[in-house]
Amino acid sequence: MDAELLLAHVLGVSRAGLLTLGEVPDDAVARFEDLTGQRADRVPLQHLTGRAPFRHLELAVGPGVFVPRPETEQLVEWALARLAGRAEPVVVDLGSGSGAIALSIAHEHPGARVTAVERDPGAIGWTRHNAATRAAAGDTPVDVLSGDMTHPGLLRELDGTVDLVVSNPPYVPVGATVPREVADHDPPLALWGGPDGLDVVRGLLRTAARLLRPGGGLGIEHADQQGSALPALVRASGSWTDVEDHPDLAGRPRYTTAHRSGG
Ligand SMILES: C[S@@+](CC[C@H](N)C(=O)[O-])C[C@H]1O[C@@H](n2cnc3c(N)ncnc32)[C@H](O)[C@@H]1O
Repeated sequence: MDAELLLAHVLGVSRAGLLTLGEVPDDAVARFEDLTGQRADRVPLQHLTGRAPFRHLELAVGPGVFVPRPETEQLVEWALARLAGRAEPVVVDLGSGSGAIALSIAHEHPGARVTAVERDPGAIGWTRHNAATRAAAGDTPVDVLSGDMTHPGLLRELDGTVDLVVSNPPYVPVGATVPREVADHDPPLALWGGPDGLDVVRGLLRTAARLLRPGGGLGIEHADQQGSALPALVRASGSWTDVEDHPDLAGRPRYTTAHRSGG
């Protein structure tokens, strides 16, 4: 499949277009061989094509930014259901990377006032680039903010007013084994979350509790081994009701949701 997608990329056709392909020029063959060689050396497909599909969008990606994963599409589905019926909901995406979550929400819920927060200076250029591309295409513009999701001063002006906080934070426990595509090509700040993988999440929970209005929603992606630990952490932090965990399409525990108490 990856070889087919790389050939389609080289020739500028869709994958289905390969079925009716005529003769392939020599320079395209050489380019294709180069790309399949790199893919065999575990460079991610999306870095070779420069594009990552996510829900209805195609995002620019490359070295320095986390490649968005299909698992995260479910978290966005949940977020959009939460926003249904609200004309201009205030949404914050903590740890935006390519902007996959923030830009999908702006695309699929026009009028949403979305802020994308990213700390990594190497990644935020990609966030800004994709946000500019989507705004130029007519989506509701997303504010991109350089900041640390665990910092107590982040977005103070939104305290108690946010309808929804979503995040796919770094959650891999330090020392875990990950595929070479991930270890060598996803940025370290996107992956590692301390000894139990939940270090950044602890700070995220304090920030989300401060930003959300009473009754506001929280959705956090997690590793499949954290389906009990993350809900337990949310419950223990004391600011939340309706704490639930949800599976991804493969049936593995994938994200935790809750509502800010006090509503
Ligand atoms: C797993 S990636 C998710 C990216 C994107 N939201 C997605 O779902 O594809 C986590 C992102 O959070 C960013 N990040 C890590 N720690 C952060 C922090 N303390 N504050 C803000 N962003 C952070 C990383 O740089 C990375 O872009």
